[in-house]
Amino acid sequence: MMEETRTRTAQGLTTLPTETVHAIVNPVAGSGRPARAWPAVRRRLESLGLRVEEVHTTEPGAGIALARQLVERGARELLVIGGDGTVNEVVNGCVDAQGQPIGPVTITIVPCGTGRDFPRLFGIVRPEQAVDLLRYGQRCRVDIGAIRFRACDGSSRQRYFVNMADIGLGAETAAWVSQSTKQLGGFLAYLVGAMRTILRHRPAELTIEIEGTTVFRGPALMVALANGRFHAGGMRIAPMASVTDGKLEVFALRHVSRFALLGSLLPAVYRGTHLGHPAVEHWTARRVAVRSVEPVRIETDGEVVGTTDIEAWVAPKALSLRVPRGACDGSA
Ligand SMILES: Nc1ncnc2c1ncn2[C@@H]1O[C@H](COP(=O)(O)OP(=O)(O)OP(=O)(O)O)[C@@H](O)[C@H]1O
Repeated sequence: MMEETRTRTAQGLTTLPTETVHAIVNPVAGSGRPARAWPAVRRRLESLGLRVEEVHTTEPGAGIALARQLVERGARELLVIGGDGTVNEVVNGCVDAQGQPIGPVTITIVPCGTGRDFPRLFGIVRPEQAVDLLRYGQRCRVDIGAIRFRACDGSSRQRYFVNMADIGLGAETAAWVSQSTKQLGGFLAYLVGAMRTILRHRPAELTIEIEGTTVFRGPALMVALANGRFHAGGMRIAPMASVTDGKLEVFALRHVSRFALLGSLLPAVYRGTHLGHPAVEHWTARRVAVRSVEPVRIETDGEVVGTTDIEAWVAPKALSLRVPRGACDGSA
């Protein structure tokens, strides 16, 4: 038994944690889904003998400081009860400015958000899965993206993203979804948001540099920087993306008519068949810069954080995540 435990630990396979599990709950994620789903999961964990302590986020951004305080006080197991925005905040609290974890902490996601694109990569789609993740899951180190951008007050800021950062059309959609239609549920909320944004959005003059070389200059509707494969409630925007390859997939959408966007590109991106369309450019990069003549909105993991210009890069293996066995590369 001891031998088995040693082997499982060496492979990153875990048994029930012996230390206290600290739950960070965003009560407003997924239009209040945590209140419906989390209490039963907590009761089940406690019935298995786990000690669970719970804190709630009280405002946007609060998850960063909560996670940082918990890890600095010695927390080793964090449960994140919320959506991708909450996971984003917790990860930003757990990683320092150099892309290093501030402590030996592992994050387990209890998916309760609207889009839930990040946990979907690992096949984590139901809140109840947290119980099996803690019992039989596997600890994996995965990449996160880092982005330097212009904040609303004009200062230069750095932030991490776990799944996707995007400039232009996607950020406008995220801004609208976060203020209006979340109760529709992930897929529908983002579909309605994307259609509405497409009808209003104008292209911007952008320059894209990959590893210091200019690869694109001209009008574009959107640039997406993908660590994970899914976006906006299930769009298969980056079918080739891997969270363990140390790289970002970069997409630019050239200026095309609204008719082409709504009629062919939007349906294609849900199927992952948009690559090869003449309006879609794609590069793989360790470092990317996007500059614009006028400021263009950006979002990270579904929340608008600022505007261009941006620089982005990968913080390899900066996040320790508990996932189902065999799902480390996020291709579930
Ligand atoms: N108490 C709170 N009141 C208001 N907003 C909050 C509170 N706590 C956290 N937030 C904010 O709620 C926002 C949405 O959270 P989150 O992204 O986790 O859910 P979601 O948008 O429903 O899911 P997804 O990102 O998966 O689509 C985040 O920007 C977060 O900063």
